[in-house]
Amino acid sequence: MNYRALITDIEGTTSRIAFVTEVLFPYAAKHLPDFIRQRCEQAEVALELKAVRQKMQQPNADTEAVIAQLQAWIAADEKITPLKALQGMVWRLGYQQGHFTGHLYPDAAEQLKAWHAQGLQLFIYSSGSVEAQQLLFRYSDFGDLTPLFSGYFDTRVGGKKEISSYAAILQHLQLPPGQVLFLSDVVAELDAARKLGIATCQLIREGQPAGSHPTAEDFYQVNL
Ligand SMILES: CSCCC(=O)C(=O)COP(=O)(O)O
Ligand SMILES: [Mg+2]
Repeated sequence: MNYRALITDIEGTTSRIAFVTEVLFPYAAKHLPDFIRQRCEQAEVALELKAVRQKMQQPNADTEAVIAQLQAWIAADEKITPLKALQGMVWRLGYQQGHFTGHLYPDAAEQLKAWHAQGLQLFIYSSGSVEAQQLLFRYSDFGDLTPLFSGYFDTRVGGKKEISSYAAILQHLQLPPGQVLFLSDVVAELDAARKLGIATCQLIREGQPAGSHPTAEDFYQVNL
């Protein structure tokens, strides 16, 4: 095996894009307004609402204005950290109440287990909050897969198309870039990682155009 650590994206890589766009995002859009109205005084919610108001540059925006802003960000698929944190809190209730389970492609579940058993350290890097990532794998269709993972990264390290995000992740891993493999379906994310010397592989799950990275149609084809 050429690598000590593997970092994987979620949407379009371990999991079908439609699970995020047709299950998770609509669920958050439906439940976020009442969630915020009922819990805006709770510390974890209040902290994120404060960050939303900062991002809006409207420190005195009322709750309904904040909700409208969040709905606009959801509709535009904006990867804004406090939105992602709030979505994660809403999804927590959805998973706990059994409204959905965490979808993974079967090959992803199987290979993540096999790679972990072979001693590869596994990490997630997604725009979804760390909590959202952990929930997806804890309540996955294949049972609780969280014991497989050594760590999780979200937009708090930066955007997924920014080179500096991968530098921060490497700093955390304390590994040379050549010993790390990054899996994603999005060429711009792979480009950013490769600029630092991280090995890359593009998942072509739904026939999208390939870039200049090695490709795999599923996790069985990923070359370690
Ligand atoms: C953790 S599942 C929700 C994923 C999400 O919110 C999202 O925006 C997708 O981001 P990704 O970086 O996995 O493409
Ligand atoms: Mg993706």
